[in-house]
Amino acid sequence: MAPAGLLEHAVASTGIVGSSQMSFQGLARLGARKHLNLISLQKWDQQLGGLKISLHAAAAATAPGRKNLTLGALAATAPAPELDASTQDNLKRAVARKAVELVKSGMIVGLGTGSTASMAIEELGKLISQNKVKDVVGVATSYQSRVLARQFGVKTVDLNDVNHIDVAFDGADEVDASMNLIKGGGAAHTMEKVVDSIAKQCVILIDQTKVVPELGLTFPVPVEVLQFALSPVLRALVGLGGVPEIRNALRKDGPVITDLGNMVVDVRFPEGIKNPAELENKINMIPGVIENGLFINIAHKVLVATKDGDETAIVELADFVASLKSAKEVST
Ligand SMILES: O=C[C@H](O)[C@H](O)[C@H](O)COP(=O)(O)O
Repeated sequence: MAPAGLLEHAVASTGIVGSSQMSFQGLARLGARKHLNLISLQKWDQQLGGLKISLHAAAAATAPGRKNLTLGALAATAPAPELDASTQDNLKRAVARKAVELVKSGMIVGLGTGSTASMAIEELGKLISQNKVKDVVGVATSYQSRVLARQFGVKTVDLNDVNHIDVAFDGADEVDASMNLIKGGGAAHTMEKVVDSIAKQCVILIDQTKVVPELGLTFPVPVEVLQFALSPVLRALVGLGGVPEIRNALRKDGPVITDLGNMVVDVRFPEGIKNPAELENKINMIPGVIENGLFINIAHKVLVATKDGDETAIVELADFVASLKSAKEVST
């Protein structure tokens, strides 16, 4: 990645601010140290053929990060759910432990991906090792969940070897009051969507920070894209009002390549997503898109781990939303 000073110099010297359109490279320069985080910019710009993205979109892409916006959005209905990392981990553990109580002997279990789903896999492994449930098999949604399943003693089978899934446990990045989700923070949303959507019961496990009044105000929609089709897909996503960013790896130079061998584009919708079902379909209609992270009408149950003072509780989403509304009414 170019050193910070060089990037700042590049932005200043291009005089790009004030023009109504800029190249993808210009956009990347502007946002590189903030949220766009595009590495190997010159390489991408060559490959993408100077994709044009509006300055409005660039400004939106550099909007404040998840935490502030989430808190800001939730403030309309509820007190701010500030949680430190260890509290959040405790909540994830608590909801994972509660969720696996739904597993009965003989069940086929969908194993989601991410930090919360990982805890559910571990808790399921404990139930199996304690003989509390027998003949349970898992269907993994990623390398991560398959490896964890092996580590914690949960036997896995291939999705094509089973004709149903009894219950799937998965995390989410954002959840609205109608149980619509944004997933894919770990780039596993394609396999997750297949598994979650066929589960007789898809149970989403979250802590209270994931509940939002409207999807997309803070978290981008992850889109898995065929490498071959990257440039036209990016243009089409801009056409849908999105601000796309190719996801880069953290401890590898270059882009994230999914378990299925594709790239991931995170698409911000700075005004939020008013009609998630329509957007999910529109994105998936773009040739070259494999799948996107909007999960609409897939979750059957959302369990929310909450913290109030020293009290931890696991509640269903509807009850959590109702408690937010009544807290708001009391405070006004
Ligand atoms: O691709 C990853 C998944 O969709 C995750 O389930 C999602 O990002 C939530 O992850 P976490 O439980 O780590 O917040």
